[in-house]
Amino acid sequence: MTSEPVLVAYGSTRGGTAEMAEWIGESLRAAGVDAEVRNAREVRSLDGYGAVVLGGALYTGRWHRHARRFARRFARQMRTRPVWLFASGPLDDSLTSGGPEKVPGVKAVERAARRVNAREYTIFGGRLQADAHGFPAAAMAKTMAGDFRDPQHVREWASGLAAELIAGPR
Ligand SMILES: Cc1cc2nc3c(=O)[nH]c(=O)nc-3n(C[C@H](O)[C@H](O)[C@H](O)COP(=O)(O)O)c2cc1C
Repeated sequence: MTSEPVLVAYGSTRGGTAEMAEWIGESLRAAGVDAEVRNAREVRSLDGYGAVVLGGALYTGRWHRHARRFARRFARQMRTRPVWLFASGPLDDSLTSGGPEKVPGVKAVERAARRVNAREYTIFGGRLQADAHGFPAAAMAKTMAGDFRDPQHVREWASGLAAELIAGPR
């Protein structure tokens, strides 16, 4: 296993995805893997990181711009490290009843996964708070507010990554 920390980077507008990144960081550390959680916008280099988890919210069929930019900017370095991607989006239970294929924005995450040679990408439920500000979020919140994130599921996913890292190179 690499002794260098895992970077957990996120693109988040309203804090829901940022909190998921913290859950992932906690879960990795609980499994004995060093991890640092950072806003993707603030990362200047991947030097010193042994692996990367990159997450972003889905907005209007696109992956969060800070996650997209991160994947473009660091594509070359990401391809030489174990990388996992995640997105947070659906404001309903569609993911538990069906697969992620129909989630608006999943194609963008799939493209990024190919670009950076990610081991896996996954889509988690999202969160929209009832008091969300901004257009069109405030209007959407009138009918779609809710928290469809599942902390246990996210933590279990992260434990799986830790197990892969501890097992060593593929
Ligand atoms: C304006 C707007 C557009 C959205 N578009 C999508 C979308 O295309 N696909 C999706 O799955 N979720 C969509 N969502 C749900 C968000 O992805 C979800 O609220 C997410 O958890 C927000 O993350 P954040 O709190 O980190 O910004 C949208 C939400 C808003 C407010």
